[in-house]
Amino acid sequence: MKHSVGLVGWRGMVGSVLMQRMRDEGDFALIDPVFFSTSNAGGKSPTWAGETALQSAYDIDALKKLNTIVTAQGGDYTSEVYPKLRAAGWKGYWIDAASTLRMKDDAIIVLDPVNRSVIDAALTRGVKDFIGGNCTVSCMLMGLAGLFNQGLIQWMTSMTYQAASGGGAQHMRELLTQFGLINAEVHAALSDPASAILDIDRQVLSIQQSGRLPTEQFGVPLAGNLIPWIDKDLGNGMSREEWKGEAETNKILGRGEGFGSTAIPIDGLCVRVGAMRCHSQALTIKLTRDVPLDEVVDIVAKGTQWAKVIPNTKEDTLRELSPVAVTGTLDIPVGRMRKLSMGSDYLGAFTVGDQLLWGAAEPLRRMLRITLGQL
Ligand SMILES: NC(=O)C1=CN([C@@H]2O[C@H](COP(=O)(O)OP(=O)(O)OC[C@H]3O[C@@H](n4cnc5c(N)ncnc54)[C@H](OP(=O)(O)O)[C@@H]3O)[C@@H](O)[C@H]2O)C=CC1
Ligand SMILES: N[C@@H](CC(=O)OP(=O)(O)O)C(=O)O
Repeated sequence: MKHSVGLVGWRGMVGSVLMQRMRDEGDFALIDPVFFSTSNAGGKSPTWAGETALQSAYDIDALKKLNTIVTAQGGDYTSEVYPKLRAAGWKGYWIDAASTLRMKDDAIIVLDPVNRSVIDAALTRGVKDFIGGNCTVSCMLMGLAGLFNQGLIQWMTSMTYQAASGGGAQHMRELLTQFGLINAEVHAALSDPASAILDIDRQVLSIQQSGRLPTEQFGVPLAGNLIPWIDKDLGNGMSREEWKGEAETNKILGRGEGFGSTAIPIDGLCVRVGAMRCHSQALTIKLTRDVPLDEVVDIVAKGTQWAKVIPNTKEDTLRELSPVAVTGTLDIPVGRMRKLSMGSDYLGAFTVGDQLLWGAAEPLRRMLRITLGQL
């Protein structure tokens, strides 16, 4: 008999990418899907899913019947429903995109091309909660798995350039609206080749500072700007997004407190930029030993099937190492690799990843397959 799998959050941005990937990979042939909604119980699931009746995502009795629940509904939903379900004695697999349960002792952060052994050991122990990692962390690990696996990273800084999509669909809309309004403001002057660029620049700054751009999502204009703070203020100078870099990476790798090996220090600044859905990061890596660059490149290339080394030339970088080049693909390009002037055991690198694919949907899809014995 096929496993019954409850799908919650399937029409959201992450959920839609997840549904598309599951359809592309034929995952629906392996399961009996049940579609849930927080807002439209009794409505219809999408045409491609047979237009079955949507069940209430808050109906604990309905959820309890399932072998597995996959949710991309968000942290508030997880906080409300997960404790009630477990309290009601439900023993199924909970596979979740939200950060809520990530650091719980008996939850595993899933990124199977990197931590399959951690996942398998957890399944053997009877662990039932499998949570997708932070998008920046997952994309970075998919690119650098080779170096981590070979014990070559002593410490690392990650300076990020994170896309609007990380905040959600409304953030992407707001960014595009801001771009449009700015363009409209200077359209006439731009069309005139004789106009002075400093006048145009003044007009752009004027609308950016006018309060006329929508900023409900980001708080300030992101178009033509950047925001060097993502997620909550932890009160110690660090943002929560920055904290996740070290905490989640080490948990994914099964390192640090309670794992019998020391945590790798990872820190840096997380910055929101006006890209749409790919997160990029500039990395400074202190190697544990001086490995020749060609060996480093080889190790990175073999780290995961999706890591793609981009030769460190201007031409290759422009063509292949950008959000525009990577969006919609599962590739994780790693480029700009060179030894830094601080010493031959310091490596610089730059990586880009689609934060809705490896950053959100794909690890969940693959974890579902693992629970089905199909990966
Ligand atoms: N955005 C990201 O980059 C990442 C997000 N995540 C996690 O995934 C969660 C979901 O994020 P995301 O997909 O961006 O959230 P969305 O806001 O796109 O979707 C969440 C839910 O909102 C409801 N909804 C209300 N109006 C609409 C609409 N017009 N179109 C689609 N859905 C609508 C849907 O629930 P219903 O059908 O029940 O009404 C949907 O499942 C996040 O809270 C986070 O925990 C994780 C990693 C990255
Ligand atoms: N915080 C990420 C997106 C995200 O949802 O992260 P997390 O899954 O760790 O809450 C960003 O804004 O780019």
